[in-house]
Amino acid sequence: MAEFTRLQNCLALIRLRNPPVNAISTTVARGIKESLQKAITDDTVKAIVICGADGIFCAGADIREFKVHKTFDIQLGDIVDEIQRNKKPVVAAIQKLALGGGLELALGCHYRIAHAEAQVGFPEVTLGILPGARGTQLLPRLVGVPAALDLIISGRHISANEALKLGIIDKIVNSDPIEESIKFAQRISGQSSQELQMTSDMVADKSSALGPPKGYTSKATIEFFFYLTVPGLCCGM
Ligand SMILES: CCCCCCCC/C=C\C/C=C/C(=O)SCCNC(=O)CCNC(=O)[C@H](O)C(C)(C)COP(=O)(O)OP(=O)(O)OC[C@H]1O[C@@H](n2cnc3c(N)ncnc32)[C@H](O)[C@@H]1OP(=O)(O)O
Repeated sequence: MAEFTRLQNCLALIRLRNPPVNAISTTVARGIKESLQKAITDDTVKAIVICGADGIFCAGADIREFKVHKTFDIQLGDIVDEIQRNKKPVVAAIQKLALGGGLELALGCHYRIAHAEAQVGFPEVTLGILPGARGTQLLPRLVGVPAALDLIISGRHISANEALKLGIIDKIVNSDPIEESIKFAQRISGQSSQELQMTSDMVADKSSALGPPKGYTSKATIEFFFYLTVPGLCCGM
């Protein structure tokens, strides 16, 4: 599930809860979507923080559900789009892990604050899939194409420090990233929504040279990844 809490000072907190690693199941995805709707439509909410329960952000899609369903009636990519379309700033508070769909959710947010011990990564390649919830668009827009390809193709987890250097996260803290994100969200929610909107529009314009922010990867990219990841296709076997 995802818990919605209305905090003091015009903030909303959305907390993913699905032990042991807060993986995104259909229930969690629905919970995030509903919580976002509440936060977006509540005029008294000025900024939103997304975090995970029990000291961990999110280890990606709930792989237990992959075994049960082939298709899903809710798409994480739509949730990421909703976060980006909305005019209120959204901060991801990353404890321990942000992997796969968890990292895509964080990349959809406007700011990412992580604990120094946290790790992030796209392990999809190890499952023979792609980061299909905007990760292939959002990551290169932040770190450039070569670094994004390296992370997506290798599937490796990187430290918060490396992620900060690359530009994936905005700030590292040694204290509780949820508390830090709340303080930060409080600070920026004091700015006028017009200023925030102008800033995010300018950033979107600047990075549009890397292609459209939304939508899926090109057919050529998908074929390239499958060539690398599907046994028997590589080396023409
Ligand atoms: C499928 C539902 C669809 C809903 C709607 C759409 C959402 C999906 C959106 C987009 C697609 C996204 C795709 C992805 O995210 S693919 C990536 C998925 N994630 C992973 O592959 C991570 C796999 N896990 C790991 O690498 C490691 O387990 C770890 C680094 C998270 C933790 O390692 P470690 O500390 O060594 O502990 P364990 O390996 O022993 O794991 C602990 C415990 O946690 C369970 N677990 C780990 N990952 C997941 C997971 N992704 N889903 C469910 N459960 C997970 C693991 O099984 C252990 O459980 P236990 O044996 O019961 O203790």
